[in-house]
Order: sequence, then structure tokens, then C-alpha cells
Amino acid sequence: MENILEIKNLDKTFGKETVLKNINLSLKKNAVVSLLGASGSGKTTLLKIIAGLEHQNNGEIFLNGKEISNIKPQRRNIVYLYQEALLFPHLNAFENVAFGLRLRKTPEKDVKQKVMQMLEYLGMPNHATKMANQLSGGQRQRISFGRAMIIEPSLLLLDEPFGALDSTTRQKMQELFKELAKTMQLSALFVTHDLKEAIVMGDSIGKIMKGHLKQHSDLREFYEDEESGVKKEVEFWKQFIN
Ligand SMILES: Nc1ncnc2c1ncn2[C@@H]1O[C@H](COP(=O)(O)OP(=O)(O)OP(=O)(O)O)[C@@H](O)[C@H]1O
Repeated sequence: MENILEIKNLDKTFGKETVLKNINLSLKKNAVVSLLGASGSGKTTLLKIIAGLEHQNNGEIFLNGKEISNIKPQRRNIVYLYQEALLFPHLNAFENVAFGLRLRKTPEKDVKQKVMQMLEYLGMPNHATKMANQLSGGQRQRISFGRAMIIEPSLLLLDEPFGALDSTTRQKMQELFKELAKTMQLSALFVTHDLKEAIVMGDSIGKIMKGHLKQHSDLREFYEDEESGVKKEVEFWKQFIN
């Protein structure tokens, strides 16, 4: 199947610090790649470069087969959703979700229908008229997630999107995302610190270590790799079971 995203030989340094070294990554259309890596390993930097908010020192980025390194962020049809995504404070939840549709001059009838459906998906139809500061942290996070999803971007870059949620809501959002990714045929890079979440969300998994990215084509290969930490995790749980 065709790759929506292809990164070739990408390097990034900040001053004397080499953050990313010879990164190669491919993402198939309608697939999700989970991206793991310790704090400070360069995950956010990689997403920012793909979104066009940082620039690489070397290497190329192809979106749908087209090199995009010199294309402005707003022209890339990529949505980058970061951890502390801010909602527009002067807009209510409905209007925050509707924002991208309004920019695209979507007819009012469709805006209403799409936004209400998204709020329904997010479990928030009763919060539509609340302003951003009247929502809880997790609710704000869900609304910003809905705002990103609703415009059906070619590529979604998600940086720990469910990091601040309790485990029940987090699991619900994972299920919702998987469902929406399928129905909206989304392609996404999904950054998480959580091994279990990476496995649940990803069709394949990449891990950044010491500036290098290792991409596993499937979960079996990821499991077999001692460095992935999955075997260790399994052994940990086994020791409690006779
Ligand atoms: N604008 C910048 N100027 C200088 N150094 C930077 C800049 N942005 C990031 N860095 C450095 O690059 C390294 C990678 O940072 P990055 O935010 O990409 O890590 P991360 O894997 O996303 O971490 P976390 O999981 O903690 O969010 C860090 O050492 C950070 O200090």
C-alpha cells in the first residue's frame, strides 16, 4: 500500500546537541505508527519538523510522494495536536470544534451536523455551549482532539493526546480514536510514553533511542526485540502468577 509519509535520512541538531540522527520512517495510508522514546529523546522535535514548525538540518520529508520541506506549515494539510493544545478562550466548545470547518466555509447545516456528531463521539453533547475555561482539563483535551479530527487532515500528528486523562476516559478515547481513524481513513503518528497504549494504538511501532529511530513493521517483531521492553513487561507480570 502507498505511503502517506516517508522520512529519509533526517538529522536535527540544536547547537551542539544532536537530537535526531539519520531518521528513516514510513507511514502507510490509513495506518497509525506509535512513536515511543524516553523524555527528551526527540519525539516532539520530529513531529514539529513534519508539521513545519522546526526545520531539519539534513534529510527529506515526503507527504503523498511530494517533498514538503519547503512548504509552509498551513499548506501541508497536516494537523499537529500537542499536549497542552489551547482552545480559543472566546469560543464555546461547539465553536472550537467548528473552527476548521468555518475556515473552510463549510455550509452551516453541515457544520451543525458534523460538530454535533463529533461532540456525541466525544461524549460531550451536553457541554456544547460551555466556554473553554468552564471545561475540565480532560474535557478541553477531548475538544481539542475533536477540533483536529473534524477537518479530516491527510496526516494527524498526535503528541501524547490522552496524557492527562484518567485511565477509564483514556481507554474510551483510544477506542474512539481507533474507530474514527477507520471511518475517516486517517493516517497518524501517535506519540506516547505508554508501552501499552503504543501497542493498542499502532499498526506498527517506532522507538527513538539516542537519536536513532528503529521502526518495527509489526508487533511480533517489536515483541521479539529485547530493547522494546515488552518481554520485560510480560516477565514482570508473570512473576506474580504461579
Ligand atoms: N528549540 C530548542 N532549542 C534547543 N534545544 C531544544 C529545542 N527544542 C528541543 N530541544 C532539545 O531537544 C531534545 C529533544 O526534545 P523533545 O521535546 O523533542 O523531546 P521529547 O522526546 O518530545 O520529550 P518529552 O517526552 O519529554 O516530551 C531535548 O534535549 C530538548 O532540550
